Amino acid sequence: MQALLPTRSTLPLFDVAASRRIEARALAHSPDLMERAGLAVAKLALALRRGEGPIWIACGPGNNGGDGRVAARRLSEIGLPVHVGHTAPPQPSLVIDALLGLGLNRPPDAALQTTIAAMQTCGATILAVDLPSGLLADTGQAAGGAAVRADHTLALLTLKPGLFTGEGRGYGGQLWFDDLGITPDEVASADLLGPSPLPQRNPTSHKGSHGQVLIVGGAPGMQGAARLAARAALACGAGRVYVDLLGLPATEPADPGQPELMRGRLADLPQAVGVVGCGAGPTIADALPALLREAPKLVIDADALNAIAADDELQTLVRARTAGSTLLTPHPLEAARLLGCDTSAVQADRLAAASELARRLACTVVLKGSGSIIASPGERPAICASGGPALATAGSGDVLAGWLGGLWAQQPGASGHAIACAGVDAHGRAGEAGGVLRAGDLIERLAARR
Ligand SMILES: NC(=O)C1=CN([C@@H]2O[C@H](COP(=O)(O)OP(=O)(O)OC[C@H]3O[C@@H](n4cnc5c(N)ncnc54)[C@H](O)[C@@H]3O)[C@@H](O)[C@H]2O)[C@@H](O)CC1
Repeated sequence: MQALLPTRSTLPLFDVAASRRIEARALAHSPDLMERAGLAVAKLALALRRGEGPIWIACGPGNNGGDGRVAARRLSEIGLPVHVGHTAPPQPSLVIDALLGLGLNRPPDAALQTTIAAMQTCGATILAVDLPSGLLADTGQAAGGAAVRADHTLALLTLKPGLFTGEGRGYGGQLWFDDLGITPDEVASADLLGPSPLPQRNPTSHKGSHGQVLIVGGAPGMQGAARLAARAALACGAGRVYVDLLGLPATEPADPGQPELMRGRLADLPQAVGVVGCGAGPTIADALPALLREAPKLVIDADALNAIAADDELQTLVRARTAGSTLLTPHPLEAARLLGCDTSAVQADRLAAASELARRLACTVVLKGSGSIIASPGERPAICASGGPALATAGSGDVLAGWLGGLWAQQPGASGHAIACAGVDAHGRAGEAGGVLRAGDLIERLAARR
């Protein structure tokens, strides 16, 4: 058993169907899986229990409840007070939620919701077995809006995507994992991202060795967004960073507070990685056809995404680009506009939404939000487990776009998918802080890890 986050390497995630197949094959040669699962739960319960009161174990009708009953027996065997039932005992020292796991197939009914509410209000730490009851393992949504908000979740046998994206991080609490001694014999449904190595700098290199980035955006009144993206690309190590500030005379400095940045235009920088859309406003639609036809690599964000969503011809140009050369970074509302649906439909199944958008536009998609998804045609989707609420601040998306552009400039041979995985994870890890991070601080934290 191990605490899971932050991840030290990329880990495989298995959806319900794949987990079922792994479980069925494992049971053929290891019929004691439930014993192992219950023992793992009992061990973690021992470590988490606070006080002398009974450990309350709420068991459901299936094997998730079976795990709970094994844990109850194990804990009783060592003399601990245990209460198995759907109502709270006085002053429990821990709650074990073993109501529903992988087998959830409908929203919890009123009786179950009453038990969930009792768990939530009894004041003890909640340990969920495999999944918080009510949380859908594939999507990270609460079925019918009702699920246990656990303090800890011990995932068993496999890690499920729903623990890491959508609302999953909010329901799972601190995550633990026990593979029950089984090596999965299935292709993973998705990857949980681990850290990627940063581009190496050769001792004999010069600024020309580290590529060029061209930021296109920053309409009047919104230049800060383009400048944040530019500063992030510079901090990432791009050799030269240029800014095309829409509507600002070319004689004006790119960024008075960052003299390393230069003004530039697509026509003069045919090799630069384009980062397009940060604070761009609707006029970006005029610049997009040339950028989509000519820029060798593009990171497309914000207003550029909205322009593409509103224009079939721009969508055709996106699809016509070389495979692996285009990276879109929508938040859920932008993704919904591109897909022609509403935000709740995107959030209901983030993996599916990102994969569908990647398929439709033939490019890499970073669907931002808790548990960002990276999806590309022909690649296994990835979920970013790093990051947190400190990133929910103005400008953090501009910093991500710039950082991705900076990474790509230094690794021109990498696909959009590889750049997105590396950059999104680095951005998330740098954003793991208490309170709120200003976007400028986020750049400093990213640079410090460089
Ligand atoms: N089979 C085994 O040996 C193992 C089982 N494991 C455990 O088994 C779990 C999966 O077991 P199951 O497939 O039995 O599924 P669950 O125990 O999650 O639930 C299935 C049962 O709950 C009912 N149900 C579903 N949604 C409900 C709702 N909203 N309200 C009320 N009842 C509802 C179903 O009709 C079914 O009877 C995993 O999550 C894990 O905890 C793991 O420990 C691995 C080993």
